[in-house]
Order: sequence, then C-alpha cells, then structure tokens
Amino acid sequence: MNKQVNYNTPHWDVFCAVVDNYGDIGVTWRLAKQLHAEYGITINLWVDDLKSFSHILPKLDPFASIQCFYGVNIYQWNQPLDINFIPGELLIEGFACELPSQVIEVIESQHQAYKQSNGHAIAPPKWINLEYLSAEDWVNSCHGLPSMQPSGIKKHFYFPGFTRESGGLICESSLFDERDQWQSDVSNKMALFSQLNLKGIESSDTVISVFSYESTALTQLCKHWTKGTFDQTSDVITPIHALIPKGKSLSSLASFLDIPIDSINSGQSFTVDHLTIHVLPMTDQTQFDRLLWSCDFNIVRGEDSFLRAQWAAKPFIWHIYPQEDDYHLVKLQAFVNIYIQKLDDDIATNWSKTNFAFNQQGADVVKHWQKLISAQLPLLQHAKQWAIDAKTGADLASRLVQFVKTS
Ligand SMILES: Cc1cn([C@H]2C[C@H](O)[C@@H](COP(=O)(O)OP(=O)(O)O[C@H]3O[C@@H](C)[C@H](O)[C@@H](O)[C@H]3O)O2)c(=O)[nH]c1=O
Repeated sequence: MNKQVNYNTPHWDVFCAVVDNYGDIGVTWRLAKQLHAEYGITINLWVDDLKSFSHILPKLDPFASIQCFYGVNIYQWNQPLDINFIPGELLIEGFACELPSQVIEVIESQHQAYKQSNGHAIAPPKWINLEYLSAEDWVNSCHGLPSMQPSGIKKHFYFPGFTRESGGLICESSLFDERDQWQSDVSNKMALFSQLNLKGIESSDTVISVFSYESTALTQLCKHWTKGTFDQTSDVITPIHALIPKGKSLSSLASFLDIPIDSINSGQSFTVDHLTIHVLPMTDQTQFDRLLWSCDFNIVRGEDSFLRAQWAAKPFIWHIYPQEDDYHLVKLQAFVNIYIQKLDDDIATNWSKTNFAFNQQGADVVKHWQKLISAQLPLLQHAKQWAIDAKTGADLASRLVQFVKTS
C-alpha cells in the first residue's frame, strides 16, 4: 500500500524564465492552463518577464505582482524573489531555468526535515525539469531520468516527444473537436479575418500565415507569391494573402516592401501584384490557434507554434530555432524523418527539401515550394492524419500527472 505523503498544499509551481521570443512562456502557459482546466490542479506560474508574456496574453498587467487568468495564478518572478514561496506537490522548472535561491533553500530544508522525521513531516515537492521538444531518438531513453542534486533531492528530466516512451505533446482534450467544428464552416475563418481587420480576402483565395525568424527564403517566396495561385483546370489566377505579425518575419521583408519596418503598424497591408501582405496584431493563443486552423498553409517556428501548426491539421513549414554548430538541422532531420513516413516519396522529398531550404536560407526554396504546393490535397490529407497519429493515445499533461503519481 502506498504511504500517505503530506505536502504543504497540493498546488504545483511552474517557473518560467523568458530567454528570448515567446516559446518558453508559450509552452509553460499552455501547460498551466490545461493542467488547471482538465485536472483541477492549482497552478502558480512564476514568470520573470511579464512584458513579453503580455504579447501573447494581451489582458495581462505587466506590472501586477499577482494576477489570475483562466484559473492560473500568475506571479511576477523578481530577482531576488520578493513573494513568499510556499512549496506544493510539484515544482516544474521550465527549460532548465535557474530556480531562485530562496526556492532551493526552502525545498532543501524541507527535504532534511522530511528525512529526519522518517517521512512523517511535510514532504518536499517533487521536482522536474521540463525540457524542449525534440523528435530525436535519444529522447526516449533520457525521458524521466533522475538527477541527484548535491542536497540529496532528486530532480527528474521530463522530455516531451512524439513517442509513447517520451513525455508526449501538449494537446488539450477538446482541441480537435473545436478545430473540426471551426473548419467545418467557412464563415468562421471569414469572421476571424474580418475581426482581425484583414480586408479583401475571398474564401477561395490562398491564405498563408507566417510566423518565422528572419529568413531570405521568405523574401524569395514572397516574390514568387506575387504571381498568385494558378489553377490549371479553370485557367484562373487567385490572389495570395500572407498574414504576418510585426516581428522577425516582417523584418526580413524590408527590402521586398521597400519601406522601413519600424514605420509599419499592424492593420496595414501591402499589395504587390497578386500578393497582399497583411500585418497582424499579436493575439492570445486561442486566436493564434484559430488563425492556424483558418489558413491554407502555415509557416511556423520554435516549439509551440510548430506543434500548434500540426494540431491545425494544415500543411506547414517549420522554421526551427537556430542553434550552435547547426545542431538545429539534426533536430529538423529527426522530425522530417517521422513526419514524412506516410507521405508518397515525391511529396516527402519536396516537403523535406522545402523545409531544409527555408531553414538554410536556400535560394532554391521556390523550386521546392512549387513542387510541394502542386500536391496541396494529399499534403492536407496527410496533415489531418498526422495530427491524429502524433497524439499517440496520450497528451503531455495526462502523462505528466501520471508521472508525478508514480515517480
Ligand atoms: C504570433 C503569435 C504567437 N503566439 C504564441 C504561440 C506560441 O505560444 C508563442 C511562440 O512560441 P514558439 O512558436 O515556440 O516560437 P518562439 O520563437 O517565439 O520561441 C522560441 O523561443 C526560444 C527561446 C526557444 O528556445 C525556442 O525553442 C522557441 O520556443 O507565441 C500567440 O499567442 N499569438 C500570436 O499572435
């Protein structure tokens, strides 16, 4: 029989240091929301940069030390920590961020007291480091490994991943139903476009969302997109709309647009022949998901938007976060290997080449794109099936809850 373990309170703490961009906060915020909504867990999310966070949660007050959204308690993590830390059942360190010394001291002294009391005192929280997502093979054998800290406390490494042996992928239980309902009625996407103040988009136009890093490949593609989409059966050219938030993607288009990027505001649009570039506002994650569900093709990046593009069940290009010594290309290859398994050889090759060309600023990106897009329908069918297969029976939150129970 399992021994009853007592914690101060059953809540979970999640610590997130925003390194750059929005991925660290994007992932921990998604997880925090889901854990509260689906498992009723009280989550305290500690974030060191509320200003960045407010870009993806516009209602957030960047100056409030404590606030609550979607039932998640959001704490401003100042250095040194100026809010009293009371440990709960689990401590999640997001992406190996350095926990505040005050937190370490509290859990170390709890650990000592617990040991000396022979397990009768309040237990220290379990401690995991939530790692970055990768499709590499080694993830399976490293997921869940403990690391003994000098104090004698065990920290476990939690690796998200695409296999049953890994920590799984963040995916809310009702997400696919909501997406299917959204995609089943074209008026939803048209309503979203008008809510975002995007003008001149017809339901038959090609709409591409772009959320990448700086890339000359994007400039190449935009030049190509000015030709529009040519439909051979009807002999008609339809317009292309690229939906781009202010930021890195748009910065790469300065010379293409021939306008200083700083002077551009969201809501503006630029038409060059058959291409219109619409400058988007940043929205919250729910709207961002809906945007991905609404486009014909998505260019995404990093970790969270990369995964949400998969859940959108639409074709996509992944602009992976660049790493030293081009290690990101190894990670890209690992994902490409699993993503193309069920694609026809030709489409698989084109999908792979388009992704590598985009990531390597390749001038031949247009050549691969043209071939890829000629297989839009099978690519779309594949994207739908991929989302179903990738969930592999359990999502990250449910695996994490199980992991905490058994570790
Ligand atoms: C454009 C947009 C994005 N988002 C969200 C979606 C995601 O949660 C988040 C973007 O995160 P990502 O897609 O992961 O891309 P990113 O480039 O912003 O984040 C990256 O940060 C680095 C520090 C990490 O090392 C990378 O692995 C990666 O996570 O922003 C919105 O909510 N609204 C928006 O309008």
